[in-house]
Amino acid sequence: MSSSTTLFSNISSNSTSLFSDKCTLTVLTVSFLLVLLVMKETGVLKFLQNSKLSLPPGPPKEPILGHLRVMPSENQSDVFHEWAKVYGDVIGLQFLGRNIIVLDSFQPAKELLDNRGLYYSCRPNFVVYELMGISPVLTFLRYGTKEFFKHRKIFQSFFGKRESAEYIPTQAEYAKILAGNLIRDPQQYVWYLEKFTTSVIIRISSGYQVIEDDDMYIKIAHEYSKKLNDSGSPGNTPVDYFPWLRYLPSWFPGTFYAFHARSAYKMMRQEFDVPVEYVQRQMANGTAQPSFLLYLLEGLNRRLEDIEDPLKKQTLYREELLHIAGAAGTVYSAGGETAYATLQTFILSMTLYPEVQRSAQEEIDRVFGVYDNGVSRLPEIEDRENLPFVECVLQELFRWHPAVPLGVPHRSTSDDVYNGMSIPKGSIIFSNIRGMSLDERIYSDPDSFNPMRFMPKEKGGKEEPYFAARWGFGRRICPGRYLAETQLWLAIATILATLNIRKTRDENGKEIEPEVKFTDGLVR
Ligand code: HEM
Repeated sequence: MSSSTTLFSNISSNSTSLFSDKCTLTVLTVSFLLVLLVMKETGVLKFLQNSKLSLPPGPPKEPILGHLRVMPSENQSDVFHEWAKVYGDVIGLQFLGRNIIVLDSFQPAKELLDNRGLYYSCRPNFVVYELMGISPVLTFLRYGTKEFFKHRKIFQSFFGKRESAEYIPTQAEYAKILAGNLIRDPQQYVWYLEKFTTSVIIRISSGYQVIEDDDMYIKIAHEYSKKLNDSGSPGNTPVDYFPWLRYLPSWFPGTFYAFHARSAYKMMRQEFDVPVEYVQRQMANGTAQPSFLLYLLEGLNRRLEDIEDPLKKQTLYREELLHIAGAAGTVYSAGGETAYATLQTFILSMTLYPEVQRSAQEEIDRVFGVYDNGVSRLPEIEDRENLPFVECVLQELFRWHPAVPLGVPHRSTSDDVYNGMSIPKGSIIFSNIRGMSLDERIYSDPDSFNPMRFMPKEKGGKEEPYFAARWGFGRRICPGRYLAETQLWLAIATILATLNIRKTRDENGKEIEPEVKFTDGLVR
């Protein structure tokens, strides 16, 4: 009896202690999980995890100033690429209290900006551009705002793949005019390339037809891009970092770009407002041609018809007109400059690589016969797939010297960890598109212009992949890419079919070697 009692009491006391231990454990586990959950929700957990991790490696920095004094003031994309060879393809820089992450190869850029796009799609402050009157434009709008989604939707519904195909006849018409101008006056080729790209984009966006060489819209577009190129590294000037600098007098250090921006304001606004006024006049006369602006202004008129209150009507009109002007201005500034830069690169590549030009022309001649021999016609967009080498020339243009070498900077909106490296919330992310184009793990001899690299092996090529970074990344990928590709293809196919591009000669008939030099700025 006693032994059984003892046994029972032992069992009972064991089970009680076991039960209470289990209970304590459960309470502890639940509390721990709750604390973790609260820490996760409030971001404390990520902060603690990240604070143990270090930022991506980068060049040595100084106390307080960080990397300020080593930041390159020119050729940033090339300097970053050289650094990547030493520190790896994710580089961390710090200055003026900011973290800057440079992504120098495709894989991390795709992982962060595309796969984790929810947290990497914002933009830094572009205070200088705002002071210049460049607002509201999709390129610089913050991700997640009502305005962002509104502008992005407008672009996607007007410049999607199917919609862009509708502009092909206009692009083809202007490509022929371009070839004619180049044949007539080859010395002025830079001017005619600019005229071509501006004419196409202004026609699509406002229905306006550029005819004369001294056209007002071309002058506006030209001045606009000049002022933009002189306005410092995008989102990266002291005024962008410390917006209060804009209120200080111009002699105060760091205020230079605020002063520059204010003095450019009136001129810059013309790029946005003049085409809107033109289309409004045409609408009033009943002569407006189909265009991006007509589509937006008609949509606004329909919305206004439903509003009775004159004050509400007036407010909506003012607000929406600003957005319409901003969206149309984005089309000229984002679409004209980039295509113009790419075509200049095309001319340069053809002078430096005459054998590439010959191969492309032989392909065209094989398909169409020799132009001007009565047996030929000019290439049309339907011929694109029958001209694989011309296609490779276009794709190599996107890779060899990308028009937007550092992309448009993104900004992260959450603390993150990538490959054991901390990427703090608020980091400015540069996708070094130029650096990616030089990746020797993907492209053999990347400095040389070699369209054959993309051709199939059985045709003597290397089957290297097309340059995937050319349009940027994720939720900010270029919405004008379909429009741009057809325009550029038509221009280069028409030029190759009708002209021979070669180096100019000096008075002794000796070829002058062109200088390979690109401008700095958002677009080179
Ligand atoms: C050769 C021609 C072009 C090139 C190389 C190019 C390249 C790019 C690149 C690299 C970006 C940055 C994407 C990112 O942030 O990751 C971009 C953005 C953009 N592009 Fe293009 N682009 C071209 C033509 C065009 C055209 C024709 C249009 C307009 C019709 C256009 C409109 C835009 C806009 C609005 C953005 C900003 C998108 C956003 O922030 O959400 N682009 N482009």
